[in-house]
Amino acid sequence: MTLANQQCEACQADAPKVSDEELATLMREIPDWAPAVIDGVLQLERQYKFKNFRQALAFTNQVGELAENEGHHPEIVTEWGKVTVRWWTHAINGLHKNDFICAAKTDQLLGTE
Ligand SMILES: C[C@H](O)[C@H](O)[C@H]1CNC2=NC(N)=NC(=O)C2=N1
Repeated sequence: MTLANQQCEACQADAPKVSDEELATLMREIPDWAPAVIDGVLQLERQYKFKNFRQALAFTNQVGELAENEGHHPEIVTEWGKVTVRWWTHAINGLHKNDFICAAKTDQLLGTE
């Protein structure tokens, strides 16, 4: 099943972080995302470009809806013509399969804002 067709599961503090091997495999499914270490925490990051602030804001709100539906919440930075989205799992201070599912679902929102 593709990542975008899967559902986030509730994430507990004892949930497994993805292994280095899983990370490599999962990154191939979301090729426009990059792993980034921020404040010592491994995250998934992607920047989306838009024509203006309004479109960037509309996309931001769609990502917000997705987050509420999944019960999993990203960091979103909205600027003129640009939205930066970062997914990680606070409960484990790192990456869980949920983050890859949400990254794939974020990509699917593109063009629908
Ligand atoms: C109770 C609630 O489901 C949890 O606090 C959720 C909310 N959203 C979350 N989002 C993210 N990205 N990581 C979490 O650990 C997390 N926990």
